[in-house]
Amino acid sequence: MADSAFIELDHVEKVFDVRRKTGFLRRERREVRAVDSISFTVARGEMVGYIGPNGAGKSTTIKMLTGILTPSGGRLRVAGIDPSRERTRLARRIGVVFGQRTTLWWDLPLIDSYALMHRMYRIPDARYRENLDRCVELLDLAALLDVPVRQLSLGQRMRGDIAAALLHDPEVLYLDEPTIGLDVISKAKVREFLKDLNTERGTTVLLTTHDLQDIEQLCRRVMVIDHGRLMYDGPLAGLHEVGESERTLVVDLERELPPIEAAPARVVRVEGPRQWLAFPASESAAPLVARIASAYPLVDLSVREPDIEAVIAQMYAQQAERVAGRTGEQVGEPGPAVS
Ligand SMILES: Nc1ncnc2c1ncn2[C@@H]1O[C@H](COP(=O)(O)OP(=O)(O)OP(=O)(O)O)[C@@H](O)[C@H]1O
Repeated sequence: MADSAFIELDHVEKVFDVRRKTGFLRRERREVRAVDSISFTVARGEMVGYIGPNGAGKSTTIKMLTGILTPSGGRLRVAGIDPSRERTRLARRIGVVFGQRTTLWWDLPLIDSYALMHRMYRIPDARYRENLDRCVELLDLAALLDVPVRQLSLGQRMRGDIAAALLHDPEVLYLDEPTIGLDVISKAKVREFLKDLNTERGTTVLLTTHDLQDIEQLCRRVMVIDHGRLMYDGPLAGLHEVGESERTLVVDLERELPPIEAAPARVVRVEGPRQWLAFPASESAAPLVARIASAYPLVDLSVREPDIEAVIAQMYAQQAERVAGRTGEQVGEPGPAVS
């Protein structure tokens, strides 16, 4: 297999059969299409964000990638391996961190959990020592090694979990909400560590998160999933275009003036001599700036990029509108950058 497709999904589906009690003896059977014909590839060494609202299908995808769940359809390969068929063989090559759950032994000191993993994964002694030392240093774990996991704070436990996922030198790391509930300092520490891991070791990382700062700071590429379908796959910057978001021009005038006229930009706020103008993010700011500069007495001017959170919220809203307005056609036509 070519390295360009270290992780490979080809029209992968996962349908759950859900039975619900609707009366004394009646049960209703319903299909939940958690992942709906998703295709993408991730190259070795890439760090990709996988985002979407609650129930979008992110965890289900990760569970299929680890072999915990078997796809209902399509083809899935990680490092050339079919995860659900060869889960144990794949386990030696992947690391998983589920932010909301721990893989550590609750009652044991952290170091004992690591010692157990050393044996479970049959990690060569020198390799284990080297990886442990590195994680202890970079994740600041030295003072925590003898503390039972149950006594660790969430941030400490998360750092402990990340170390546990890396002791066997995985080639790919799946992170499901790795910074959930962490304070600002712990988040920064975890992000810094992941960045180093990716650049120094070339570890492929697939990151699921609700914290868009994780994505902004770590991933150049992002995939957006909703209702089990891939809505966007491309650079983070490109999301602005798909989300049809707006940029803001903040104009400081020499004095208070009536609202600036510069279509397609429109004034959305005025405070004394300062005016805020919204314009489509897909338009170049230069001609607009030139027009305003030639017609108005300017002191200063700046362009504000749209907030990524607002862009994604808008994408979901558009998707919801499409779902509400659909007349039998497929839900959620993908955006222009979908592979
Ligand atoms: N074992 C299961 N049985 C039935 N339905 C399931 C099962 N696991 C997930 N689902 C459903 O599949 C859909 C996708 O769930 P999934 O957990 O993958 O979403 P998610 O994007 O990870 O959400 P969140 O951000 O809330 O963790 C949801 O509608 C969920 O209720």
